Amino acid sequence: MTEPLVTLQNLEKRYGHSMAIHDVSLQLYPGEAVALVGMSGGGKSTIMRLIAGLEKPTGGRLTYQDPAPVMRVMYQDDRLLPWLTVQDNVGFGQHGQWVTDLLAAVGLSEAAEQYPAQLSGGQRQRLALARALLAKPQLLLLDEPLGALDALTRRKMQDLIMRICAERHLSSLLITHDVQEAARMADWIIVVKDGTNVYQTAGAKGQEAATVAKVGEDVLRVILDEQVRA
Ligand SMILES: Nc1ncnc2c1ncn2[C@@H]1O[C@H](COP(=O)(O)OP(=O)(O)OP(=O)(O)O)[C@@H](O)[C@H]1O
Repeated sequence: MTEPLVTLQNLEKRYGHSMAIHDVSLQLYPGEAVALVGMSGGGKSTIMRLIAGLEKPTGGRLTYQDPAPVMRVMYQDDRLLPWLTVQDNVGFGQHGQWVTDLLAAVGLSEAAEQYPAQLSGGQRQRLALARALLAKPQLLLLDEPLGALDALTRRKMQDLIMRICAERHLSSLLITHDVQEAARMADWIIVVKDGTNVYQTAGAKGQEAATVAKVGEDVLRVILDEQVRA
């Protein structure tokens, strides 16, 4: 049986007297795409920061596959270095075949010598994705990375991320406020509410638009506490 990359058991994080998350249990398996959705302040980013090792839990258990998976985070603000060219933002001065391949994979070969300020929002996010891929991660942590993009560019980025994850057998954990995006991209959707995971359902990754739409609608109803259609 395949071992999970990451396992959370009754995970808890407090900030002083304030409980950010509690009783969060979930497993991330190799190659799987999981989406965390829910109202603002529910605890999604806290869960991701704990998994990324950026903060320590105050309770419960957080365990990783041995050896620990390489993880990289991608944020909405792309955190590019404006004084470096596109290829240097990816390779930090190394111009090996791997950097060339990464730029080609995200469709930025032509822009290798340009600077971030010369790129469109979609190109900047593609560059941020290439940079996240440099370390050959097994798990991509996607903290609402597409939130600032227009609908068409966003759709293309969704497809690019899905294609790259499939080709490289990468797992992903996506935080999104867009339930349709979650339905479209995820194998599993987890609803986080008041600091804990309250609901899990299959996503509709790779399925037809009508199925994606229904899954997204149903998840929205769960978030809004409305009854889910049979
Ligand atoms: N560094 C911190 N110090 C104190 N409280 C925090 C800290 N980080 C998060 N919290 C609290 O923990 C709770 C969960 O926040 P979190 O950012 O994880 O939610 P979220 O679901 O990611 O929200 P959003 O969708 O708005 O990003 C909130 O009540 C928040 O105020």
